[in-house]
Amino acid sequence: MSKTEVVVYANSDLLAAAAAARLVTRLVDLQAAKGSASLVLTGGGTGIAVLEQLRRSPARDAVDWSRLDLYWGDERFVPADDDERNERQARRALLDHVPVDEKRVHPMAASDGEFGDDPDAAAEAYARVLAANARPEDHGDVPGFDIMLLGLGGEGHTASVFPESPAVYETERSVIAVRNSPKPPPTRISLTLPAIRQARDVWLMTTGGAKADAVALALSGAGEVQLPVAGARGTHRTLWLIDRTAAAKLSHVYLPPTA
Ligand SMILES: O=C(O)[C@H](O)[C@@H](O)[C@H](O)[C@H](O)COP(=O)(O)O
Repeated sequence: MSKTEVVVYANSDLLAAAAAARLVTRLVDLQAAKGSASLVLTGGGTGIAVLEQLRRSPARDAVDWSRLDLYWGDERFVPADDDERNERQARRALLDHVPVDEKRVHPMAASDGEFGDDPDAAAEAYARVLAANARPEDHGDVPGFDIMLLGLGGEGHTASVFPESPAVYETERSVIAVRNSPKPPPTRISLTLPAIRQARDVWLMTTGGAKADAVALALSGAGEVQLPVAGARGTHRTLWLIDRTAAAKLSHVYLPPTA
């Protein structure tokens, strides 16, 4: 049975630093236990801030970056050199500064890549990448990711799965194209909730009062169609890493003293 944990930090900087420290520790432990680890990255301000903190961490190179399988939970379907790309932001924040094995880094296609401006083809191709990296013990076409990092929007989206969108009703495919995204840019590629739920650990990381309602609703049992982030659960653990302002509507968790 998966467990849900909530950790509240005094502010967004502390959240990003603490999440980075957690990530180093968890990746090192996973690699010590089984020789490698798999991590799914997210876009968004908080997700990228965590990678920047990880780059600056003195413990950074305790991670064997060459034995880390890296994926993305979603991507903006824009040209490869567009700063809106989650991959581009992740490389600037961290990946260009550590010795990853590029054969183990799996970005989603860009709109000027091998599939041209066809997000459906790009999504289908990424589903094939996931299937090629799934093992028998994963029982399906999606790897059992060790850690999936996710952000969330004030209206409850996560990755690029938005409330009452076609994506949130998807039960078969692991990766889909998203059009007319309420959050720009409009065209995206995203893992679906069933694919997200293949992860052992799902870490939901967010800050700011604008997210407080979504956080409170997700933790009080809201349905995933209206609040997709409520459906982002790990098979072993769902960890909420939030700051005080995002926790403002939660009554039953410890709120640290203000800094
Ligand atoms: O590509 C994206 O935009 C992200 O995957 C998206 O899901 C993001 O994580 C949330 O919108 C939170 O973004 P902020 O952390 O910037 O609020």
